[in-house]
Amino acid sequence: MHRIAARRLLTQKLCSSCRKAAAEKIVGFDVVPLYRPFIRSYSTPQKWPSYHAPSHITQTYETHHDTIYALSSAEGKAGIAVIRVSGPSCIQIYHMLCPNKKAPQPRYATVRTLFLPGTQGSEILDSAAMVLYFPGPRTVTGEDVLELHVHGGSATVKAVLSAIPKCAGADGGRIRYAEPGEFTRRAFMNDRLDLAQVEALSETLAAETEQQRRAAVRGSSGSLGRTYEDWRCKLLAARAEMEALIDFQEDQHFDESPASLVSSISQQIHDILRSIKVHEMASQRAELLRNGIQVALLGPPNAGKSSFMNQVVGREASIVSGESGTTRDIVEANLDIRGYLCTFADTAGFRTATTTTASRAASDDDHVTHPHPQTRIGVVEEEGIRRARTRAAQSDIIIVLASVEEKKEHAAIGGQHHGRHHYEIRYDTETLKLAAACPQRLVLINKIDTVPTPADLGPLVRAFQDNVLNKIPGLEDTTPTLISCKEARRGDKKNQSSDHDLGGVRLVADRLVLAFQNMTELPTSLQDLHGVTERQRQLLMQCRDSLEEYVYVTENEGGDDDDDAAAARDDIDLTMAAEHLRYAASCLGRITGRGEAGDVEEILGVIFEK
Ligand SMILES: Nc1nc2c(ncn2[C@@H]2O[C@H](COP(=O)(O)OP(=O)(O)OP(=O)(O)O)[C@@H](O)[C@H]2O)c(=O)[nH]1
Repeated sequence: MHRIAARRLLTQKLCSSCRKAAAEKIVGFDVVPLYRPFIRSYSTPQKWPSYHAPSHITQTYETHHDTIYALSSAEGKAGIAVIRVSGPSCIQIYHMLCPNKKAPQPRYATVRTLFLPGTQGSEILDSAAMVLYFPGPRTVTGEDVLELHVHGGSATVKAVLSAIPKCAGADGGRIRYAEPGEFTRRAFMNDRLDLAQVEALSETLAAETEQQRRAAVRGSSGSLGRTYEDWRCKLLAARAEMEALIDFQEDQHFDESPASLVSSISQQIHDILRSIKVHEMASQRAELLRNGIQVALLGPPNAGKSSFMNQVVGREASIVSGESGTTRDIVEANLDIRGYLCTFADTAGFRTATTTTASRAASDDDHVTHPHPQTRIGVVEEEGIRRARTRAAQSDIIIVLASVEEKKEHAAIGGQHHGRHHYEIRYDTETLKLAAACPQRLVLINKIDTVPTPADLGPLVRAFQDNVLNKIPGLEDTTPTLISCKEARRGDKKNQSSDHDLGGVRLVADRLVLAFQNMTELPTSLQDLHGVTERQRQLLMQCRDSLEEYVYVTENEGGDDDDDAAAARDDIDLTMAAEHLRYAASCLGRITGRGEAGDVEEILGVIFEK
């Protein structure tokens, strides 16, 4: 029995220490020495180069003995260009490019003249190039690496690049230009990076904003991969115990019952489940940083939505990329607001505007609803508003604009006509209700410059709060931010000092950034979780589903009262429970690239195509 159990364990894709730990737990310490040679043979580098990596990875990767090279710095004219070479022919290449020079000292920078191979040092490719040699395996790819820092003119770079493949010589190795991502792929194959780190690297290269960079850096530490691998090993060890119990339940030497085994495993499973939920939550926050925060601008026509967006773009943000919406009615701009990537969507004005004035009482009848006077709503516009509603529902933050409007009233006093100015706040109730349904929102009142004195403005704003906002569930505590895009524009023209917030746009940006922080921040102890990607989150969800199934099978199928439950626990469907553990572990394996046969190549395809 022990031999079969141990053999089963030893063929699991566990690292040797976990296999050994599991073996000790099941079959007893005395049996392990019997299998020690077997463990060793699986963990020797020749047979299993990285003992974590399933052997099929190394088998399918047939070309890994080629030496590869590529321009690692950006294309185009530059002071210096870096050419990286990785593989067994690095030293050969060095000697061909730098004839009659002694071997490079590992990890020391040396200045060398590079010559065209085969010209016996008569034709110079580049003078005063810097050469660095890193012997494997403690290098970026896990192989020997040679770096040539040459002058960055395109002719020099081209000449050196075309000289490298001519260096193939006595060692017989093939030298070829690297495929996209091949250096990183080799780093993965040689266990220098796990897949979570590869993804973090891809995020680092793609980062356009400060917050994206910070999230990517947090994901590159390798701690995520180590955590998932730790969970996976625990699940596999638990599964191995279950399978041993399935096979040898009848054996008189096997004194563990299903109930005692399940209860010893349960605590671990619940701990992993709790942690997975935290990782899922963190990944949603990380996604906001990575993909950008969706901000929708809503309000009645002419409230100043476009003017506000232009002000934000011009004063507080740099445009990452701008694009016209596919519809006539949504205009999008990707902005970097103080390090946060966000997509602003300017939407069609909602055509049913309502006004409130300071003098009106707090009764619904006192609000006047005006269909916008310009036109009747056409089909295209209706579609625009429908799309604005959809967009609002998908947004992370809604900014609703209302505006102060001036009205002239004519009155006949003593036989003479007098024009009287009066002010009202124009808003759209539907847009406010949409904002109330969104977890993060800002309400702005624009065009405050229209009102001659702050004394006139105060009662208007109070009336708007009391009569409108306080009556919409969810907006009761909302304090509107007062802005004037016109004043802000004037400030820009006058080139006002940057700390002068003319028009109040900076205050809005402050509030937005505060909202961004609330939506994305994680406690210091969890900041590495900003590196959890969407792909990883999907796999974590699948892992969680399986573990919940496991919990259901092992804990809930026992009936309602305690006696039933205790009886049923000894009647647990261990085969099913073990299968749930196997699937959960395979999901974790797919995150780090330690998946089962067949999985890993598919994952590599998805990740390296980026
Ligand atoms: N007095 C004043 N006028 C403003 C202010 N902001 C915008 N306006 C004017 O209001 C009018 C409408 O501004 P837009 O920015 O086009 O308003 P909108 O909400 O995008 O309008 P639609 O695209 O029709 O929905 C323009 O004439 C602006 O110049 C402001 O702060 N003060």
